[in-house]
Amino acid sequence: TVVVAETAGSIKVAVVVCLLRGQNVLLGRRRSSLGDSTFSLPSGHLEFGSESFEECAARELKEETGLDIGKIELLTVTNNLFLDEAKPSQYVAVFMRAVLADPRQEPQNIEPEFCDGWGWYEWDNLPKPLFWPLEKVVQDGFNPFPT
Ligand SMILES: CC(C)CCOP(=O)(O)OP(=O)(O)O
Ligand SMILES: [Mg+2]
Ligand SMILES: [Mg+2]
Ligand SMILES: [Mg+2]
Repeated sequence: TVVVAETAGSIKVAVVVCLLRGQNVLLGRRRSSLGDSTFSLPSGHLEFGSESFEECAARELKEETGLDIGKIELLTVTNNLFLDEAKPSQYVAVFMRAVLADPRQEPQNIEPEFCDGWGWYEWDNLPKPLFWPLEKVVQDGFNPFPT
């Protein structure tokens, strides 16, 4: 008989912001127990309560980079298992595409305890290593730029 261990893991939702400026996208190297020193898009937990995906994207981008979001739209959603981590977790990642309200605005590293700093990268020239949820969609041919 196969015994399936019913581990009471919870599934969390994170919003991931593909912030586009010209041909570039904003990435930062994470300082975190999850994906430490890998390059990630600005992202954060959808907070319990009344927050929409768009509101979460705008809040997390502001909290992490000081940038003000302009137009934003839903791109795709992925399921991400982190089962071989010290603390196993599972995240549904909601990928949003956004542009800046003011394209002249530059990012600041507001939370240096969580990020080494932000930089603009061409999609065909992304830094390595990428944070697993981003690596996975890149391998699947995902491209956040409007065709
Ligand atoms: C899977 C991942 C996007 C998890 C949540 O992202 P995060 O660690 O950047 O979360 P916070 O910005 O809310 O701390
Ligand atoms: Mg955050
Ligand atoms: Mg957060
Ligand atoms: Mg974050």
